[in-house]
Amino acid sequence: MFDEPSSYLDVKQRLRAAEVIRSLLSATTYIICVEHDLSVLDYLSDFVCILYGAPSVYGVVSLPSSVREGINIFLDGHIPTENMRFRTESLQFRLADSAADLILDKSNAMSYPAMKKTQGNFKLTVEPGDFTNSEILVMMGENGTGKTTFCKLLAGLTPADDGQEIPKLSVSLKPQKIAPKFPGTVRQLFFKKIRASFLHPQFQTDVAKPLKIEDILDNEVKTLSGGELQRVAIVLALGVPADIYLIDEPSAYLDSEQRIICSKVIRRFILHAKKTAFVVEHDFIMATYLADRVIVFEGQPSLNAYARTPESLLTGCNKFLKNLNVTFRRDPNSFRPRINKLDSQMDKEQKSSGNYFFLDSTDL
Ligand SMILES: Nc1ncnc2c1ncn2[C@@H]1O[C@H](COP(=O)(O)OP(=O)(O)OP(=O)(O)O)[C@@H](O)[C@H]1O
Repeated sequence: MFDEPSSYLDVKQRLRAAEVIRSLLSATTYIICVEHDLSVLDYLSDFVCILYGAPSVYGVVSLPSSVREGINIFLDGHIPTENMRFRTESLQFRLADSAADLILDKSNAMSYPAMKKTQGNFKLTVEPGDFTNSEILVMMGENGTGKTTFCKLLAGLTPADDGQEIPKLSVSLKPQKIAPKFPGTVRQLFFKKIRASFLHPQFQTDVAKPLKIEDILDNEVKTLSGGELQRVAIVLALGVPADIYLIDEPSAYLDSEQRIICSKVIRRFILHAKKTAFVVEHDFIMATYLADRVIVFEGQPSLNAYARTPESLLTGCNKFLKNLNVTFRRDPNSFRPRINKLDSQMDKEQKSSGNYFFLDSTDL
């Protein structure tokens, strides 16, 4: 049995882990796996069971379905064979929702310069880039290619080697690792750190309510579970007034449904607040849902890496996936990205035409 094998791994390592787990299969072995990254779950499993119910009250395990059907049922919120609706609304993955609803105001574009940063044996070279209001830039790259380092450079938490000046912008950071030290309840924490934002009706509607913060407001911060802590950290980061929001791995410890809700929350907040977010995200479905543009991190992890200039979702994902030698197709029903099995017909066809990632189902 494996519980969340993908946590903190990059996309390449998630797929490797899935292959290692599958290699344990034999005529007499069953493998049970809990996995919240839907593209990894899709790649890893033959059958899926859906667990639904009310958290902390009761849970129901559905009969197994084939992996494609099971994930689509989960997204739809309705089990047709049991005529059971377990969620009032379906969860959608149409990229058009994210790309088309944005008309970026380029007149407010800001930029950062080329930078270099050395840390021990690791050297990061950052190509110059620009960003604008209401835009989300997702950083894609293997573990140890400097995404967190880039966040720290932008936030002014660490200086560049050559002392390059970063534009003086206020930054709110949700760090990758969250260590709860606050001696009080979630409500007390919010009232201390982000009182005005937290009480604002728009913030309640856009952020606090969808993340179901009310359920845990009176819990002690130190006793929160990993997923609860992640939700609190996201609210805290978005509640701080800033020009740029740096959000490092928002999906960690969240379940699949919370990941989709959290992506929507971040998108809506950035759009309404007319701010910019830089997000590090290894869950590829969540990353593509969030991204308006992509910053690809390439090179040798832990040694010598490059942060490329921001580019479109399509070209950025293509570059990133080409580096990994992985192709994605799109599910025609739910539009979610699905990994092609290595050397399958789709995999070969997409590689020969250079389309490692499909932006829209109409491209299929
Ligand atoms: N203070 C430090 N001193 C020396 N090396 C460091 C320091 N901080 C980070 N590194 C190294 O720099 C490299 C890049 O780290 P960074 O955390 O930026 O990568 P990342 O892309 O965010 O990784 P991940 O996806 O695993 O979070 C790593 O090899 C790391 O070990």
